[in-house]
Amino acid sequence: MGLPERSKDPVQGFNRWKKKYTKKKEKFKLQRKQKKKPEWQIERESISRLVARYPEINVNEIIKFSDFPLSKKTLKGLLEAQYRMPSEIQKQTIGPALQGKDVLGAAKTGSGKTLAFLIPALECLNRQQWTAHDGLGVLIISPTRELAYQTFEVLRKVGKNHEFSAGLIIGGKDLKHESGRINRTNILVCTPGRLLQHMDETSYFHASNLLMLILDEADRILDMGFADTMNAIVENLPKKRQTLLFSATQTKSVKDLARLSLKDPEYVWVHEKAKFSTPATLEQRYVVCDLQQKVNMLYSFLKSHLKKKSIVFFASCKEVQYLFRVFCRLRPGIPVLALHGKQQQMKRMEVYNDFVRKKAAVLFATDIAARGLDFPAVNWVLQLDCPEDASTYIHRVGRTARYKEGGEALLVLLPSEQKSMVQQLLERKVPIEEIKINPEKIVNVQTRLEAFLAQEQELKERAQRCFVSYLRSVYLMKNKDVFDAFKLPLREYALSLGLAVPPRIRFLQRAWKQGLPIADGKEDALLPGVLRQGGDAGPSVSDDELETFRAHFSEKKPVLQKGEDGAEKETRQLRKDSDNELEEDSEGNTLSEESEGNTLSEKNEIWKEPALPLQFLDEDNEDDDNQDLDFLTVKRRDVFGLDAEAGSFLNAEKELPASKSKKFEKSTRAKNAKKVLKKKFNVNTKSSFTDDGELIQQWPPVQNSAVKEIQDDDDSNGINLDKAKERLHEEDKFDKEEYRKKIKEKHREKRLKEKAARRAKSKKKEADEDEPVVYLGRGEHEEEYDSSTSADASDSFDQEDHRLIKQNISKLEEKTVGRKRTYSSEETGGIREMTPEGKKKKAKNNQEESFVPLDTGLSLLEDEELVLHLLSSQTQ
Ligand SMILES: Nc1ncnc2c1ncn2[C@@H]1O[C@H](COP(=O)(O)OP(=O)(O)OP(=O)(O)O)[C@@H](O)[C@H]1O
Repeated sequence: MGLPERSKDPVQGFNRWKKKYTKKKEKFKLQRKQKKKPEWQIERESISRLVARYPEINVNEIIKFSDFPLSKKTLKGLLEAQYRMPSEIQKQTIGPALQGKDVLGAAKTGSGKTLAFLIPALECLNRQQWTAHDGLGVLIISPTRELAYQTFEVLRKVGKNHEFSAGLIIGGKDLKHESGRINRTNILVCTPGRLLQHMDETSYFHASNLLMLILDEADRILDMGFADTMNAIVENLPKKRQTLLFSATQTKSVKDLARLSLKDPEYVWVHEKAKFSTPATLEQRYVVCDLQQKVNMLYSFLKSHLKKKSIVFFASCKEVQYLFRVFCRLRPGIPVLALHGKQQQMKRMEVYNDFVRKKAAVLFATDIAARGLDFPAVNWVLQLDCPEDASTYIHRVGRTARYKEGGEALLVLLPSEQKSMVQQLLERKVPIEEIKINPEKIVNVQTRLEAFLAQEQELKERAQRCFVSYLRSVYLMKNKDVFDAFKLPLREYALSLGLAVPPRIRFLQRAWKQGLPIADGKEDALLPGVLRQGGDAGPSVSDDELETFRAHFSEKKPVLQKGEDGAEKETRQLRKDSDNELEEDSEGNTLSEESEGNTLSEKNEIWKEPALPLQFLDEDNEDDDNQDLDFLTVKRRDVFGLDAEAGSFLNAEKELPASKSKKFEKSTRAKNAKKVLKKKFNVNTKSSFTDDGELIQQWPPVQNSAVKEIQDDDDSNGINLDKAKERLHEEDKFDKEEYRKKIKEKHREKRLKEKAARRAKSKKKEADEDEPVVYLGRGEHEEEYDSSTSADASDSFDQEDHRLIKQNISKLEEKTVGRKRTYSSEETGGIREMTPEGKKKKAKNNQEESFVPLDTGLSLLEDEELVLHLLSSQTQ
């Protein structure tokens, strides 16, 4: 029995199998080829599958991010950034946002609102298979530059697997520089004013394809006076779009905006029914502290929290500026940083990053740091100045106890602020309890401050600005139940800042002079020194006027304007001028104003309105340093003990016609002066010692004078008017010269600073070049890629290359000539056959030296022969 005939021959069997196998393989190949679809098609199908799952999203079933129908790229990004489980606000808003609904979301601070809008934004573009050619698809507006920057960083992190381009437009940079890149971005994170500026000035910037508008901290955007800017922006956007609004606090104004730009929105208020409106992990307390004790308290607090990371909130930039400097000099033993709206953009970023990195430090800040900033591991939030309202309080304390972490907050209240503020907080479901300061633990730093100020005139000026700025901020606060500038112990406060004499506060003084009733005849106690300069008897006013003032200062109703809108605008404007906290570009483009043509002129009209009793405010609204100096003039009328007489002449002046009163005033002054001279008073002097024991006279201020000698021997009785005039003239000349020198010096410093900034800028240029736009899906280097810069780079490379080539040519020429010479002299002894390596080397050299003009076009041997020939003919 043998095997069948066919299987006997193995070769034949193999060939048959091979034929069959190849046929089958080809068939499979063909089938697979037919089945294979373009990538975009596959992607579209997977998107369709995701979209099909949208209606089924059930919040209760969501545990991980992957339970949402999200693209693989987004999920990968989230996972890589260590985000696995969505927070409550994310669970509740991502679903409706994916379904294309408008969303108005609110949740406590630190609950993860940023991802709640970034994830739908990425998915929205992914769903549309958005490309660079499609232009701007998502617009994210933040109230502050820092917050915009932070959002941009989170976007880069979670969106890094997508191919979209993202841009950060926050001002502080050349508009043109941004303009060049703005139209290449798919997702734009920006501040409102700068965006509007681009909409107005960058001709090729348009948002006609926009799919989604996101407003982060929407209520703050409106509070900051951007309502009109926002309206203008919204007008430039397509009507058919999706809008998402997020904030930790919901206010009426947000709802107004929602009505304006949201269609049938989904209201998601995660913690609406929560017992408290602040994080459960946050411990909140307040202390009642006199104004003059605040600085001491702050110092003592820092001394006992050296290993902690704290943020201290102040009401104004100038307080931050002054106290930052002073605390640096006090050396509390912990790094002190400062963040406020008057800093240069670069500086702000530097401070922000610095504080993020530090484990233990204290950040002195204004409310620009109150919203949204996510500094890691902040232990303490100390509010040294009372917040404007409960919302501001909630946002400030929200800088600690973020995302399930713990934190502590301490609010410092003045006795006059306590009742109303605490009540407000309790109404807003803020659990806060009082603690007492242990007076023994308070370290008094006043004398040290005095010494610093005596040493440094600039610091003293800063202290004065700080003083005025704080008072102005209190004065401008709307809620007069909490904030009453007339109840502040000014003299004591000035002393606590290191100032021997309180600067003159014109706006308070005038308000008082105009007849402001001060509670229950307590003016002496409430307005020590500064405001009492005019004497006890203020000008009389009618009952009606008194009522108006009472309404303004003790009620909520402002008297500056005709309608409520105007009032808000005006207060806002003054506050803005006071603090310059609006988040706009450093070129000074406060666009909310610029865009408000009509409103602005309306505002000016309001200020010019003669019938309005507080029109003087327009004089105080300039926040320019020099302007501040102007009303910081220290007047010490009381020095000669003439209070009573001054008071009487003020009264008399009131009753006399203008011309007579002038005359009367003149003669009285001369009389008074003569009296004083006769009495030969010796003015008291005040001196203090510096740290080094150096004696410094603080009062009267030592002044430079042009006519010192004359002054010394000019102590005759009476006043020689001609002489006095002459002296005044001399002094005037001298002062002018001094002033000129000062200005010159200031300009020089400015120039130097600008130069340094330019140098720093050019160093950072490379990094800066590409900052506004990054490509989310590219690696670090690719992200930096920019065609325009690469063109520049190639240009510069070409030039550099060209220069190097030229250099090489001349070097080679020298070398070649040298070598030829050596070579020739070597060869005078006879022709030597070259080794193969030698030939190779020579050939290589010839290649390298192809620019050398000495190439004869002959072969190497022919060359050598030629050289020998020439040499021998030369020697003959
Ligand atoms: N799902 C998550 N898992 C883990 N951490 C998260 C998650 N979502 C957010 N976080 C973290 O929680 C912190 C707070 O998030 P985020 O800044 O978005 O809060 P927020 O609600 O916007 O706060 P605020 O109201 O102060 O602006 C951040 O450090 C963020 O990285």
